Amino acid sequence: MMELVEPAPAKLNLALHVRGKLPDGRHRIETIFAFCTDGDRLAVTPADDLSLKISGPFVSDLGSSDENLALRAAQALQERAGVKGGAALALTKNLPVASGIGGGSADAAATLRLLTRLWAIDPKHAAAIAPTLGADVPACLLSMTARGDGAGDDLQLTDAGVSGKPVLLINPRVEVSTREVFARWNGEDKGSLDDWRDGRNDLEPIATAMVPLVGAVLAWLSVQQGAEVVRMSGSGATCFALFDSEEARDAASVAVPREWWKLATYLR
Ligand SMILES: C[C@](O)(CO)[C@H](O)COP(=O)(O)OP(=O)(O)OC[C@H]1O[C@@H](n2ccc(N)nc2=O)[C@H](O)[C@@H]1O
Ligand SMILES: Nc1ncnc2c1ncn2[C@@H]1O[C@H](COP(=O)(O)OP(=O)(O)OP(=O)(O)O)[C@@H](O)[C@H]1O
Repeated sequence: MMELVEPAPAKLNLALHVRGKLPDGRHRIETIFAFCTDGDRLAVTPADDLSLKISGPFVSDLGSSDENLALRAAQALQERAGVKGGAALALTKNLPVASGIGGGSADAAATLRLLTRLWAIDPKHAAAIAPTLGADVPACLLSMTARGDGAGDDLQLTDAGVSGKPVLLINPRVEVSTREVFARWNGEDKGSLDDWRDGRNDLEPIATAMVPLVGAVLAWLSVQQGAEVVRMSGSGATCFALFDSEEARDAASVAVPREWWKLATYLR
């Protein structure tokens, strides 16, 4: 049985500045996307129909497979490229759901890459569908460090200088709605994103007000030895710290309170 596999790397926003509103009601942002060496996993075998089977630690936090972004990506690609056959998809859900690290977007993007290979179709179809599935999906399709403008889907590859960097992700196990966080933005434009290290995540104070545990995670990460940059990713609630060494990252990782989800990984 032929099986193809694609990683669905966890996404981080190294910085995220909200600059204003777009005509379609979404927000104009400036962000630096980076990706981790760990994440979810998609596998596929040829089949007559499209189907999705989900396993892994966060399977119970997802609704029915029919509404899964991975399956919706597959359906859209099949339709657009006029593919006759189907595919049996298998998702291993390792990343917490609605957590600011692009889980659903990464899964949709990995599905597009996987089916482009399986069906041997032009990659232009995947690129055209990606922005219709979510603002983060084009970045996840690349899964390479990039600057995002517009709704976050106007991309330019960049070198943030942190490839291979040890990173620790912590989520306090509270789901956060991206739509709700953006809706609470107060309209204050605090300025352009130049150097991401001096930047910020403008959604961080909003998510912290909604979920005070985000503040607790940020405070916890900030006092860890060797932590260089500590910030929230996306609309939260996952926060991350970049470390000056693998040893420092690992020492922090073993000390993470047991009730929080953690991932000790590297930037791609
Ligand atoms: C916060 C980020 O993750 C940062 O990368 C993204 O901007 C959000 O990307 P995403 O999860 O793919 O979000 P989508 O599924 O496209 O949008 C969810 C909701 O977030 C809001 N949204 C999203 C992107 C954007 N630039 N402005 C917005 O206001 C909209 O209310 C939208 O209905
Ligand atoms: N494959 C999937 N993985 C996770 N969530 C999914 C998936 N398919 C659909 N969803 C739905 O999408 C919503 C957002 O989940 P997701 O994990 O993509 O958010 P996120 O990590 O905050 O993403 P982002 O960082 O792009 O804002 C959830 O409420 C979930 O029910």
